[in-house]
Amino acid sequence: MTTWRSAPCFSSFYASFSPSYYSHCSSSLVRQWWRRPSTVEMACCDGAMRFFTTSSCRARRARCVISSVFSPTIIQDAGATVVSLGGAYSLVRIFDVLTDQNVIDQKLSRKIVHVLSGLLFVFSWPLFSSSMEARIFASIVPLLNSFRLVIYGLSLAKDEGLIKSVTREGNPKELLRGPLYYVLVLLFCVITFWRNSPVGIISLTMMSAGDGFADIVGRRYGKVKLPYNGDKSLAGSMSMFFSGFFTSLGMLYYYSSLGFIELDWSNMVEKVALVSGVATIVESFPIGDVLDDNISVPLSSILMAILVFGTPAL
Ligand SMILES: Nc1ccn([C@@H]2O[C@H](COP(=O)(O)OP(=O)(O)OP(=O)(O)O)[C@@H](O)[C@H]2O)c(=O)n1
Ligand SMILES: C/C(=C\CO)CCC[C@H](C)CCC[C@H](C)CCCC(C)C
Repeated sequence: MTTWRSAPCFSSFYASFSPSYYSHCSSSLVRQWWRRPSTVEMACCDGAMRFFTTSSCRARRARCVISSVFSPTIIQDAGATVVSLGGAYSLVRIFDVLTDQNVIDQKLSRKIVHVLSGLLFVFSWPLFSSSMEARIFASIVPLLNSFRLVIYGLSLAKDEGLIKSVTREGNPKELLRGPLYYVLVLLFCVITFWRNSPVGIISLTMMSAGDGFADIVGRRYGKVKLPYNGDKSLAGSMSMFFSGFFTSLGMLYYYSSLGFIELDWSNMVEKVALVSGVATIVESFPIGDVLDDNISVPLSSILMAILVFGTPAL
């Protein structure tokens, strides 16, 4: 039987608790405690309070609950979530103003938002803590944005700025296709792969930078069309390959330099080139009516990346 040290909390009652109490307490409210709580603090934090009525235990329990809810990691993750949500909102607003003032046209605005949203989201992941809950906090960003797209896509509310900066023709229903698929892919990858594996990082980079630059370059310089797809061009596909390839290498270097992933750089170029090549070929096929690029590009990237990098630990 474990006996607790005498302490103010024990002034009125003295109780000894079985080890299960100790383990229950350590696995309960105090789990998030940023320092090893003392025996008495754990006793007061846990259900043991029902044995004690002294005010000092109530105060200790209150401090315990507060410190476990507002532990440094939760404060860091909540802050990173707010920063990312603010970044997402600001990004759309900035391109709403640029489109409004005819600085850039609507199609270019949509593609630049397409490129920057995914890249900046992946780039922001190191802001989150190393706790198990960090990816849950990070997933709140695409989750809330998907709700936003559904609400405005169904015209349950109006946001002219959002519609102008992320739709081709200004039809709110467009939000429910490409943009919504895009944000749901961000949600899937942040939960499934997070920053522990190159799979999610490369796939989101191919979807945002690769597919985005294919459109930006292809629309302008795509004179030589692909033999099997008259809507797409060699310039667009080459732009997708090289922008996806170099941006993926850069993002992987960023994450490995921060120590989040360990990579064998001796064959990294070949592996990333393979993923980028497969995604580029899939994007070039005339399957847009059946499967949106914002699904086919990340899906083919994920499958190829798992093949060359292995299955990530969840
Ligand atoms: N490999 C590619 C991809 C795109 N394009 C050019 O970019 C335009 C739009 O490309 P697409 O991928 O179809 O973008 P959308 O599906 O229209 O836009 P989004 O992905 O944002 O839904 C194409 O008509 C074409 O002019 C190209 O030349 N070569
Ligand atoms: C136009 C788009 C796709 C069509 O191919 C992209 C739509 C983007 C959403 C409107 C906003 C998504 C924001 C991200 C979930 C989070 C970005 C955070 C970052 C820090 C800016």
